[in-house]
Amino acid sequence: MDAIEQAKRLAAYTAVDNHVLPEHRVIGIGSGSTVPYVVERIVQQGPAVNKGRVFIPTGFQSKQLIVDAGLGLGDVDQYPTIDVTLDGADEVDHQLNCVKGGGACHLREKVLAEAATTFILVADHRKNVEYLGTNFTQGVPIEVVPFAYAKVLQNLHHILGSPKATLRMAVKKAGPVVSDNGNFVIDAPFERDMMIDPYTIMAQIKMLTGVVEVGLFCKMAKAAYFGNADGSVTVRWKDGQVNQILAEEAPGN
Ligand SMILES: O=C(CO)[C@H](O)[C@H](O)COP(=O)(O)O
Repeated sequence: MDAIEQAKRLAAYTAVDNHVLPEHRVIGIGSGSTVPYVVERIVQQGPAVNKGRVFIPTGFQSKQLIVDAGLGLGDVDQYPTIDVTLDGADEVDHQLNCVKGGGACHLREKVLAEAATTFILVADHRKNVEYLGTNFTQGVPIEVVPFAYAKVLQNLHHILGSPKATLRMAVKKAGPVVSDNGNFVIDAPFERDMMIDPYTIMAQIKMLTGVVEVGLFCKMAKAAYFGNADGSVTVRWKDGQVNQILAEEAPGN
C-alpha cells in the first residue's frame, strides 16, 4: 500500500474508532477513495454490533460499498436523522470549512451531513490546508440542472468573479459528467480573497437560479481526521482545538 493510501486508512480507522459507537444505529457513509477504509473498519467492529444497524449512502459508489460489505442499507428519506456520518473531503481549512464534490456527490453528501448529529471528515494530509483552493485548484463543484448550465456559467463568469468556471466533462463518456441525481457539475475556481470567506461565496452561488447545491460545506463538521505521512493523525475540532495522535497510538499501523 502506498503512503497516501496508508494515510487515508489511518484517518478513516481513527475516526471510526472514535465516533462510530456501539449504540449508533443509523450511520451515513460518504463517497470517494477514503471512505472504503471507513466501511472496512466498521465491518471490523464485528457482526454483533453491525446487526440491526442501517447505513445510508451518499451515492452509487457508497451504496455498492455498503451492499458488498453485507451491511444493512437504508435511505435518508426513511432515516432523516442519522447518528453519525463520515465522509471524505477535497480540502479542509482551519475553521473546518471544506470543499467537496470532486466525485460529484456533494448534494447527497450535504444532505447526509446536515441530517447527522455528528459529521466527521476523513482525509490524507494533502487536504489539510489553511485556505480552501490551496491544493485543490480545479474549483468549487456546483451541481446544476442541465438546462440551466449555460446561464449559471455566464453568471459565474461575469457576476460572481469566476471567469474560469467550466462544465465538468466526463472522461470515459462523450459529454458532461452527470451526477447520481441526473444533473451537471460546474467547477468554479475563485481567487484566494474570496475563498477566505467560503460562506459568503457559497451563499452567492446558491442564489443563482438553476443551482442545486454547492460543494462548500461551512463549519458543518465536528472534527476532521488527517492521516499523516509519518503514521500520525492530526485531528482538527470545530472549536479550533488540534490534537496529534502519535503513530504508535494510531490504529492500523
Ligand atoms: O466529495 C467527495 C465526492 O463528491 C469526496 O468525498 C471527495 O472528493 C474526497 O474524495 P477522496 O477521499 O477520494 O479524496
